[in-house]
Amino acid sequence: MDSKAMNGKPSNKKIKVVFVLGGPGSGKGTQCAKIVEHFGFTHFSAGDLLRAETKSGSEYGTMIQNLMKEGKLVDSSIIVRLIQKAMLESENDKFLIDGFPRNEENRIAFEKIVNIEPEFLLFLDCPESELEKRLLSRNQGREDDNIETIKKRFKVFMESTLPVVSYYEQRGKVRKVNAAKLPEEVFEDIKAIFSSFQGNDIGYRQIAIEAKPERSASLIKCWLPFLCIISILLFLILFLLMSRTCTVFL
Ligand SMILES: Nc1ncnc2c1ncn2[C@@H]1O[C@H](COP(=O)(O)OP(=O)(O)OP(=O)(O)O)[C@@H](O)[C@H]1O
Ligand SMILES: Nc1ccn([C@@H]2O[C@H](COP(=O)(O)O)[C@@H](O)[C@H]2O)c(=O)n1
Repeated sequence: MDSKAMNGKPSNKKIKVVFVLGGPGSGKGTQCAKIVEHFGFTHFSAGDLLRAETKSGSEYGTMIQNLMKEGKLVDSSIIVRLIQKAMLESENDKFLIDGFPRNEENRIAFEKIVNIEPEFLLFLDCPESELEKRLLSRNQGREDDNIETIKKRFKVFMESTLPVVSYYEQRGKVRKVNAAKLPEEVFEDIKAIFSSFQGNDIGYRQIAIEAKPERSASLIKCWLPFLCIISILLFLILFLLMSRTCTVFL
């Protein structure tokens, strides 16, 4: 699917989307930063987009803030429009969308509004006991990192997000990694997944590598007729000289 599907953005580039899901605190943000650095994706965190919206003075700000405090999900049309806007403003054609789709409604709204099928869904698998430990020691001043909200977020994850993972699993689109290891170890597994994805795909780096042979091939193509004409002329001159020499001798 090309980007025309993305609300008419004029470009021939094929937009690639990878969804990143996992329980709260599974390391989605941590790993996305590494993927961006190594594979040139642009990262959008659904949670960060919503937090930015609350700070922007938007009409939905207070409603979003209240839902987030409760660990509840925001209406799909709001979050999908924020993601779509961020994608349209970007020059990149490869996007990591983290913390999305959180429920079936999110998934269907993205399909309808943005109309791009994800390449795959990266799923960070981690037990709840480890997630709880990480969230309680995250210390980033998030209003939802308290035990009461954390429990609610776990419930939403089990009841609403896991069915989305199953949906993509049935379509062979889930790439699951064990996220209970050290961040660097988790990234080693992720690296293998993205390397094989880049291998099947024309990523930026591959285009850069192939640029030179393509240029020399087109140079040969453009000079070929001149080379032919010069060869024919040289052959004619040689032929004339030879026939003159023969006439003199005779
Ligand atoms: N593999 C890991 N081992 C231990 N701690 C980790 C690991 N990955 C991330 N962390 C830490 O756990 C906390 C949560 O990580 P991060 O913010 O990346 O998770 P997240 O999945 O994006 O969370 P959320 O869904 O709440 O936004 C952070 O303090 C981070 O430094
Ligand atoms: N698709 C989404 C994603 C997030 N939310 C709300 O934001 C909260 C924080 O999300 P993180 O990914 O940063 O953990 C989440 O608990 C939801 O309230 C959402 O509504 N829809």
